[in-house]
Amino acid sequence: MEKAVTKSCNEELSKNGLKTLNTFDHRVPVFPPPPPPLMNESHEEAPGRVPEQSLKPDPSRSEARSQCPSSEEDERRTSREEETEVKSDLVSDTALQEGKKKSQGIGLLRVNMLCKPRHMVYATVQRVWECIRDKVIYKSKLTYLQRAALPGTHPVARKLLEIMEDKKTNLCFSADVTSSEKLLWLAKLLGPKICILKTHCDILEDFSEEFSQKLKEVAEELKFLIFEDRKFADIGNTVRLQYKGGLFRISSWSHIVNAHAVPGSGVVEGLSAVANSKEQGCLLIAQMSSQGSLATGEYTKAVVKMAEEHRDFVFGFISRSKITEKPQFIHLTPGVKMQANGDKLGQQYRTPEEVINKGSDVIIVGRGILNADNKFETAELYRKSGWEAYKQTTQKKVDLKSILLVFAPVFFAVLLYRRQGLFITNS
Ligand SMILES: O=c1ccn([C@@H]2O[C@H](COP(=O)(O)O)[C@@H](O)[C@H]2O)c(=O)[nH]1
Repeated sequence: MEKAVTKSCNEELSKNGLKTLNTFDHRVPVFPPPPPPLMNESHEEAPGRVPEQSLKPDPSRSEARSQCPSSEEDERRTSREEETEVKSDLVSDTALQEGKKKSQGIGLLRVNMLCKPRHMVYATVQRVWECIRDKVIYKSKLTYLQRAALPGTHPVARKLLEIMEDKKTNLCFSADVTSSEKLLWLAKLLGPKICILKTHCDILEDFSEEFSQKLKEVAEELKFLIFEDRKFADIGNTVRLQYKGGLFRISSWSHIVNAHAVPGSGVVEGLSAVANSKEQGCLLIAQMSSQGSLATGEYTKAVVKMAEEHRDFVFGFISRSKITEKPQFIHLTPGVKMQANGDKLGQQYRTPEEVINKGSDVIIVGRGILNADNKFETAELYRKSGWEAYKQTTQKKVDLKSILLVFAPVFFAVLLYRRQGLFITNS
C-alpha cells in the first residue's frame, strides 16, 4: 500500500516538474497535476520534495532567548529555574551570545558587581527601559521561536514551535478520512504545508500497525507532529490502558494526545504514566467549537489550573481563544473555515484571522481542506492566511491606552510636586 502511495506521489512530482520545489517553498505549483489513481478525485496537487532540513536544535534559539522581550520577566520570576534566568540576564549580552554557560555568567556578574558598579546601574536602567518599552509603549507578542526558547516550555511544544517557525505554518490538518491509504496519501500531499496532522484513528476502517508506523515515517520526513484527537475522558487506569494498548497502541505513534478534564487530574496522570515525556505531550480540552458546549467559564479556568499543575506532560489546550497568558502553553483551535458558518450538526466555524487574532496559535482545519477540489492549493491558502495573521500579531504596535495609564499618574505627580514646590516657595 505504502509503495503505491509513494509511487503515486512521486509520479505527480516528476510529471509536474516539482522536483526542484523547495520543501517549504509555499509557492503553489503552476500546473495542477491530475488526480492520483487511488483517490478518484479531481485536481489534486502533488506534495513538495522530501525535506532536507532536520529537527536538530536551531542555533538561533540561543539568540532568540537573549532577545526575549522583557515583557516575560514577570513569568520568569515565578519559578526557580526562572530565577537563574533573571540572574544570567544581567550578564552582558555579548557574554550570552558567546554561548557562555549560566554558571559562568553568574561568575561574570559577580566580577561585574565588584569591579564595575556603574555597569550594574546601567544594566538595571536598561532593563527598566526595556520593560517600559515592551510592556507599555509596544504590546508585541513573543514569536514562536522566542516561546520555544523560554524556560519551562515543554519539549513537544518547543519542537512544535520550531517546526512552525521553520516551515512558516500554524496549520493543523484534520485528516478525518476512513481509509488509511487515503490518510497516508493526504499526509504526503499536505505534509509540507502543515505543522500537525490530526487523526481520529477509530474512524479508520482498516487501521493497522503497518499504517501507523508509515505515518510516523512520513511525519519524520516532512516535519510535522501527529496528534491523535482521542479525547480521553476516563479514570487514570483506564486511559493508561487505552493509550498504550488495544488495537491502536496510540502511544507508539502519536506525538500529541488530548484529554477532557472532567475525570479530574487522574486522567492526565494515567496518560503520562505511559508517555515518553520528552517526546509526547497532552492538550487539555478547555473549550469546544460545537454549539452549546458546556466547557465554558469556571470549567475552562479549572482546566487551565489542571494544566499548570501538570506541566511535565500538558503543554497546551484545545480552546476557542487564548485562555492563559503563560507563553509556554500552546492554544489549538478547531472549527476553522474560510467561510465562517457551521455544519448541520453543531459545528461552528471562524476564519483563520479571527482565530489567530483571538490569541490562538494553531488553526485546525478539516473539511475546509478535505472537501476542496484542490486540496494542495486550499491548504496553501489556509497556511498563508494563518501565518499572515500570526505575523501581524508580532508587529510592534504603540498601545496608547497603556501609555496613558502609566504616564498620566506620573504627569499628575510631577504637576502636583511643582505646584506644592511653588506653594512652599511662595510662603
Ligand atoms: O471542539 C472541538 C474539538 C475537536 N474538533 C475536531 O476538529 C475537527 C474539525 O473538523 P472540521 O471538518 O474542520 O469541522 C474534527 O476532527 C473534530 O473532531 C472540533 O471540531 N471541535
